[in-house]
Amino acid sequence: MPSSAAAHPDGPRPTPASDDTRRPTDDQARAARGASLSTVASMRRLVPYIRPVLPRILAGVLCALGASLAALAVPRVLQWLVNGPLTAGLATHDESGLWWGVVLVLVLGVAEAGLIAARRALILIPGTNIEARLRTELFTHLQDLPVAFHDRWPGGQLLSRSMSDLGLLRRWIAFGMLTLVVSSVTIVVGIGILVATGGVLGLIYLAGAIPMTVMAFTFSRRFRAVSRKSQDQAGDLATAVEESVHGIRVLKAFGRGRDALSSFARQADELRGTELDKAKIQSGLQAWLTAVPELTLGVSLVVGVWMVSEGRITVGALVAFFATAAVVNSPVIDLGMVLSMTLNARTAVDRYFDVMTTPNTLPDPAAPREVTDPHGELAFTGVHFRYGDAPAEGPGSTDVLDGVDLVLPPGKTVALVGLTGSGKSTLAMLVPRLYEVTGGSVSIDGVDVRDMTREHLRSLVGVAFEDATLFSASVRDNVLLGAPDDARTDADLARALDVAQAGFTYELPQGTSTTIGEEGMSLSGGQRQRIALARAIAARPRVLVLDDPLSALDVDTEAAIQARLADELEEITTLIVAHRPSTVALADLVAVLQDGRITAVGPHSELLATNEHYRYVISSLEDEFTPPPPDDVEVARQVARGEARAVVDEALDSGDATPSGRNGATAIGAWQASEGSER
Ligand SMILES: Nc1ncnc2c1ncn2[C@@H]1O[C@H](COP(=O)(O)OP(=O)(O)OP(=O)(O)O)[C@@H](O)[C@H]1O
Repeated sequence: MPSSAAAHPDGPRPTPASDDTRRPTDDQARAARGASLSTVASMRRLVPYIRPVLPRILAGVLCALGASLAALAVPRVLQWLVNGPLTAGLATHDESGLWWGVVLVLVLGVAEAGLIAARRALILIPGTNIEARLRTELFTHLQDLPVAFHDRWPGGQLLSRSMSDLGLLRRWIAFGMLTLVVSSVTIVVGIGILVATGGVLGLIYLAGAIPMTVMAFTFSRRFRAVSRKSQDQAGDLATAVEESVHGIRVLKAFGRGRDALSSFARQADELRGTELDKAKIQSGLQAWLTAVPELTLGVSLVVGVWMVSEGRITVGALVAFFATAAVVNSPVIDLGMVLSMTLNARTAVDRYFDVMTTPNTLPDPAAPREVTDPHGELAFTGVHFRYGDAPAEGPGSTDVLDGVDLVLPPGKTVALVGLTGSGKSTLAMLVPRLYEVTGGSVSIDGVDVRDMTREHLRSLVGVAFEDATLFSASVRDNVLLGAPDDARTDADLARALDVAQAGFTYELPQGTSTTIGEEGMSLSGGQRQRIALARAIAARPRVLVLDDPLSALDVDTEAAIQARLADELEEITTLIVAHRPSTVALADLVAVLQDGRITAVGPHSELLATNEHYRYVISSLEDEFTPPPPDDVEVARQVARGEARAVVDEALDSGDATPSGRNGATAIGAWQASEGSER
């Protein structure tokens, strides 16, 4: 049994709420999140982001309002011109008064243009700042969320939320929000002026607002649903593109490119259909917003002409009325576009906060503990684990890990062996807390990994997986990604590359400064694995978790790495998931994982002699492996280590940083010879 497992200070721990990390794929789940909010409540969540740039936005709004007021003042000047200087000028043949009116209209026009330009300049920066901040926070949150979240959420959905949704929001902040405010104020003030100065004519115009308001409400309801649908479909489409790009080799190799295309075309067609629905709903509202004001103006014209002929209003008042109505008409017509923009932005906000409000189910503890003098004892105590989406009953309903007890003494290397699907990788991922145990505990030197901050845990644990992920950065940055601050020198880099037999990186066009990863040089699977292994070593961990990190290597390179690793691992406690029998040669002990538990622990030779299941597992893998002599694994390891080390040193002395081919074969030969001699 493990020596010590820290008791949680708060008593029993809650089971991780894996469900919280799921993507809301149905309407019910969406309703439970942002979609259940009103548009105002939904958009209010942007207030903390808008507040820091509020002065600039307000200045922009004031400029825009000033421009609208200048536009609304022009008809008043026209009224004064028609009723005053023009009428008087016609009677007295003195046109001097007219020029004052012309100058005033000109000044108002220039002021309007200047204010519009100032509005643009003021609003542009806040929009881009908010977008950048939202994007950075989303990225940080995504980094924070547990792996279980990323298992559930398709990459394209996250991509579309962080790119197109936030782009939509920026455009709304820079244009839509401002236009909404300014249009609303212009319409209210304009209609106020129309009613105040035009009397009955103003009331006729105002009556048009009733059908338009009803239409706007109906529109909002329908448009919101279809807007959400189209943005979700765009995310699904992005996922399809991402998957096909990642899997392009498989698709081409199996000649399934056309199938992928037809499924992509179907999704694209669905999105096109939704976009068309959106356009139809919007054009329906637009038709009303254009027709109703024109209709009311037509009625006002008939009534207005009659009123002038009856002497109830002046010609100047009629001209001013229609000039003001023309100024009000334009924001009324724009309202359809601004409303749809606002509803699209609201959907973007909902989708953004769907992710941002997903809680981190693996938070740092309130009172973290540290391993002050790490020795590297790794202990699993009664560990249970079940994936979040496991069914309640039937196949897959039982725990993947069903009470694992295992202690790795400091500095020892333990190979984890079991049939495929027995849970080896799952157990390995519990150590760096990529997943959370659902029962029991994992501890390092007696401190439960859940009681440490993630930063402290990462400083103790290094990992390398079979699937070697590299980032678009230099070899150096990739290798030193997790290295502590005091271990980032050229010598540290060289040591890690040497152990991982990644000397080939010096031969790349810019040496270790060469950019690799998605945007950089393509590397072979084995080369990628060696860099990932170097990264794990450069992190200088006390506990190393290796999940078949050598699977893509040829036998001689693997043997050379194993020899160097064996030296390196003497100080590090290592859990190595053995998917290949050759990996067992690295280990001091082997632990057998069977039916979710560790059923046997011991040296390879002992287990081979005493454990039937172990023999079965090894024989199922044996096609590719001849195990070392059962009676003395350690002797074989030491000989291999010594011989292969000599080959590596010789190769390095002769300038060949990557001993492979003949040299590597010699190392293998030495190992095999040792094997033979021991038999
Ligand atoms: N992200 C996941 N979500 C749900 N189930 C998973 C997930 N990853 C693995 N499983 C399931 O958990 C079980 C154990 O998987 P795991 O990868 O740990 O096995 P393994 O022993 O490492 O297998 P192999 O030797 O084939 O790599 C399998 O039944 C697998 O289907």
